[in-house]
Amino acid sequence: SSSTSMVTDPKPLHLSSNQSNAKQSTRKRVVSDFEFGRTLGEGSYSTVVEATEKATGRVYAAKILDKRHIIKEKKIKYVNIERDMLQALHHPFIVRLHYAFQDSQSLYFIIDIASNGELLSWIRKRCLSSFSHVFICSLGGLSEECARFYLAEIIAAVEYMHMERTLHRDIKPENILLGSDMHILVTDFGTAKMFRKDEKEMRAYSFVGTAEYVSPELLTDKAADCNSDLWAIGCIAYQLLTGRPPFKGSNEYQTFQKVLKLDFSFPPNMPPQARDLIERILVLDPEKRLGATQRGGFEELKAHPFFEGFEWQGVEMRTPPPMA
Ligand SMILES: Nc1ncnc2c1ncn2[C@@H]1O[C@H](COP(=O)(O)OP(=O)(O)OP(=O)(O)O)[C@@H](O)[C@H]1O
Ligand SMILES: O=C(O)C[C@H](Cc1nc2cc(Cl)cc(Cl)c2[nH]1)c1ccc(Cl)cc1
Repeated sequence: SSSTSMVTDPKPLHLSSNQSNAKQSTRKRVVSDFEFGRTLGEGSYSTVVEATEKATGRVYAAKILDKRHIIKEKKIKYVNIERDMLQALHHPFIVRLHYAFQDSQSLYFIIDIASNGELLSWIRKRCLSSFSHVFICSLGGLSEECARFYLAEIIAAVEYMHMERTLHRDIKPENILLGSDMHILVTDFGTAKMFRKDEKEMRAYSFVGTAEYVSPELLTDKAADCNSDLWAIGCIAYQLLTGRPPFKGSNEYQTFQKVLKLDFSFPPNMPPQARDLIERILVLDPEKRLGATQRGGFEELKAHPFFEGFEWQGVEMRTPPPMA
């Protein structure tokens, strides 16, 4: 039988095909590499839209910032911090930066798309759906199983950040997005703080987070460290189960007062282990919190009875429990 030799196009002399592909993937992207679609959300300095990379068909989120606005609002530092942080952090539960580029008007972050939106809306939706079905919404938040799963993912993400010597400093349900696989994607690193290897103390004295999640030490001596991110985790744990944050005043000042006085209470039907966990985190003295750096970090947090039987290893490969 005659064998016909396949005539292929001559390879470009200078690069073999896989080298030119490799070259492709590291080339700085430009706006025309993408097709922009529906708007996913708006920030104070940004618009986030769906972006499809023409060459690969891959769908991302493009966070687009207007240069003039960034300059006028003196946010250049924050934007560059967000870029450097996202570039440095690689974890399944942290939104990944694929490309960063600019054109004459705008800056573009091309990041993982979180097609299931913010965790916050799921906590509220859960409450609404139970309301709309007119059965008593027991606690107002997620089921205990969902709360445990998502709290565990948040703990895993923050534990990774701290191991990378990074404080997030503004952890809250609005900054915890959900991918198409319903695993979390932590975002909003513009106010994060990364410490160099030679900086022995990871303590930051500048930024204040969001009132409902700000730690008491940040309000008293303006200092935030890993234990301040841990405090926010305690607030989120409470909110995942009850549908609302533990400290909520009628205005920011009232909220701060509640935080400083540890003025919060549990609804009567709060699962006892969840209550115990939250009581051990929401402690005024940062070093006394369960999971505090001075007590050996998050291991004792992950070993708390509320997580009895929870398999921490490989949680990112597991199918999350249904929330609806
Ligand atoms: N990767 C993403 N995938 C899908 N939606 C996103 C993504 N990142 C942000 N969004 C949504 O876009 C909106 C704007 O987000 P962005 O982080 O740009 O601003 P913000 O931090 O929410 O607002 P502000 O700048 O005022 O703090 C938010 O509602 C957020 O839910
Ligand atoms: O090209 C890079 O990777 C670095 C640049 C740095 C940079 N160039 C800028 C120009 C302006 Cl006007 C504002 C900011 Cl914040 C700017 N940041 C950059 C570009 C895009 C993004 Cl999203 C962040 C940083």
